[in-house]
Amino acid sequence: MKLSFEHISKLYGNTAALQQIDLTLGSGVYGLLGPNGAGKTTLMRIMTDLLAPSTGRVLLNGQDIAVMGAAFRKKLGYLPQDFGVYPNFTAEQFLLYIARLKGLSKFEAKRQTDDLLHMVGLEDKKQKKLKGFSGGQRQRVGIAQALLGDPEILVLDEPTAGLDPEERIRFRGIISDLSQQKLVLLSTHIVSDLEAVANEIILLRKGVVLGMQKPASLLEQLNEQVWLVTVPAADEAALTKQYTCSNVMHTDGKSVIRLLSKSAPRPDAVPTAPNMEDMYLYYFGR
Ligand SMILES: Nc1ncnc2c1ncn2[C@@H]1O[C@H](COP(=O)(O)OP(=O)(O)OP(=O)(O)O)[C@@H](O)[C@H]1O
Repeated sequence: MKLSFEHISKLYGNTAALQQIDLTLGSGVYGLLGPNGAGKTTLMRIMTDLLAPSTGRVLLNGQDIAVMGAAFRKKLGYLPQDFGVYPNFTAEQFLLYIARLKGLSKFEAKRQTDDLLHMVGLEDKKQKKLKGFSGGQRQRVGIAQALLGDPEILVLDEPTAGLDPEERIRFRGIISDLSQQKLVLLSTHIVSDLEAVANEIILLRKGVVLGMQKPASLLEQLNEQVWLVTVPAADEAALTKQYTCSNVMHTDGKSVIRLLSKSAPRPDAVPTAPNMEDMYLYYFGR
């Protein structure tokens, strides 16, 4: 499978939400990472054929998705950011309903609904009305509905928003279990969610793709650029003003500051292994 974005731009009035995006994706899990307003939702809506780009086109195996229309949408599962549910439906009723809208037979709709409720851990809540669900449970229903019909392409807009740590771990398990034959694109600004699941990370800032790389190589680039500096608490402000800091810990009147710098910020600075939050600040921090 090959999905290509060719010279995609999107203008909202004078705002350029996306600028000349050229990307080719195959099977695997892609994380779309960028701060608020970077253009993640816009890119995903264009990829799902819900929004027309101002210029450019999206091709699936060489075919324009706008021309493929329904044939493309059949291959697609989508969890929108503002996933609304029918409050008076039970989880099971809702999934059966979406399955039928997706064209599944009654038998197949029931089979997949049962499987997916099990997969997202909501089997015992299937008779419960959605209005009584927590944010995390609702999000799991959203992930299940995106998976109905076993789509080849899965687009998840902030799927981990509102999930607690345990639910995040469960979500990672679900994504990792999905066949590697699928193309999964998920957006987030929670970097730790990507390290474990994404094969590639697409960095998006102000509508421009800064690059697409494996998590490990993004981290590698920061080797010898992340430092721990221990200073009296009174000196903390000067350092945090001068450098991009990813963490400050306070112990015994001292501050242990984790900061980014191309060279040792002080002779006593200790280099430390970069993590994904450092990487995020490196690309998107001040
Ligand atoms: N319908 C719209 N009309 C006008 N401007 C819009 C519209 N939708 C998005 N924008 C603007 O386009 C830019 C990209 O927005 P988009 O929602 O794609 O970003 P995002 O990365 O998904 O942000 P977030 O993480 O906050 O969801 C922003 O500047 C936003 O204000």
